[in-house]
Amino acid sequence: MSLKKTNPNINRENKVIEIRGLKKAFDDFEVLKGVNLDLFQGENLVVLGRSGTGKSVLIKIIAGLLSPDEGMVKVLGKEVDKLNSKELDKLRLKVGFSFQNSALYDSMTVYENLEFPLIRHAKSMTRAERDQAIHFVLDAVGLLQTANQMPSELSGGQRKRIGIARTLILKPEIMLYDEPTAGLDPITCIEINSLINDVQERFNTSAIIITHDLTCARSVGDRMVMLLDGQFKREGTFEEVFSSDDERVKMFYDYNFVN
Ligand SMILES: Nc1ncnc2c1ncn2[C@@H]1O[C@H](COP(=O)(O)OP(=O)(O)OP(=O)(O)O)[C@@H](O)[C@H]1O
Repeated sequence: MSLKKTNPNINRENKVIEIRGLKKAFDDFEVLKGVNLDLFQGENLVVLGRSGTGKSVLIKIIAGLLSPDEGMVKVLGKEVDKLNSKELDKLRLKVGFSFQNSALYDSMTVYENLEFPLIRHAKSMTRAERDQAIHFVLDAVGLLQTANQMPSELSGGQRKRIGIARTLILKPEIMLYDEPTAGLDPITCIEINSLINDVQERFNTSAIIITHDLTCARSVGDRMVMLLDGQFKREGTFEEVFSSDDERVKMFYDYNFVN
C-alpha cells in the first residue's frame, strides 16, 4: 500500500479553513458537538469516521450549503455565516466540491458538462478560452478522448475523473472530496488516489477528503482526523490515529482496512 509523500509546500502559517466550536443539530439530533479543525494551505487532510457521524454535514457547512448552529467557520479568511448571499456565492467558487455521485448532467456531453460552469460563472471568457480551459482540465485528468462522449458511456472511474475536472475548471483554492473512491474497483481507486495527489501538486490546492477507504486515506492524506461522537478525537498521521486503545478506533480499522 502506497504511503503519501508529505507535500513539502504545506504552509502552516496559512490556515485556509479554521473551525472552532462548530455545532450542528437536526431537530433534537446533535450531529456536530463542538468541532475544531484547521486546514493548512497546500495540505490534504483526510476526515475519517463511521457512517452517519456527520462528515458530509461538515463539508456542506464548509461549502456554505448548510449553516452552522454555533461556532466559527472561517474559509479563506472569511466567516461563512457572516457573508451575504453574493459574498457567499463568490467564496463558493473558490471551494470545489467533488460530490460522491460525480453529479454530471446525463443529457450533456463531457465537453458540455465542463463548459456549463464556465458559461455560468466565467462570463467574460471567450469561446476559445473556454475551449482551452476544457482541454486543459481534461488533459489533467487523463481523459481528453472522452470530450464528445455522454456520461452514460463512461466507466465509474471516468465519471469520477470528469466530476473532478468539472470542479477544477473554476480553479478552486480548496477541494472537498466526498468519498472519492466509493464504489470503485481497487485499481481504479489507486488511479483516483494518484489523481488527488496530482491535483494537489499541479493546481496547488488544499483539500479535505472524506473517506472510509483506509488505503485511500493513507495514499492521499498528509494528515488525518477522526470524527467520533460529534468531535475530532484523533488527529495525526495514519499510524498516530490508529495507535489507539479506543475500541471505536480499532473497530473502524478492522472493518475498513482492505489492503
Ligand atoms: N439535511 C438534513 N436533515 C436532517 N438530518 C440530516 C440532514 N443531513 C444529514 N442529516 C443527518 O445527520 C447525520 C450525519 O449525516 P452525514 O451525511 O454527515 O453522515 P456521514 O458521516 O457523511 O455518513 P456516510 O459516511 O454514510 O456518508 C445523519 O444521521 C443524517 O441523517
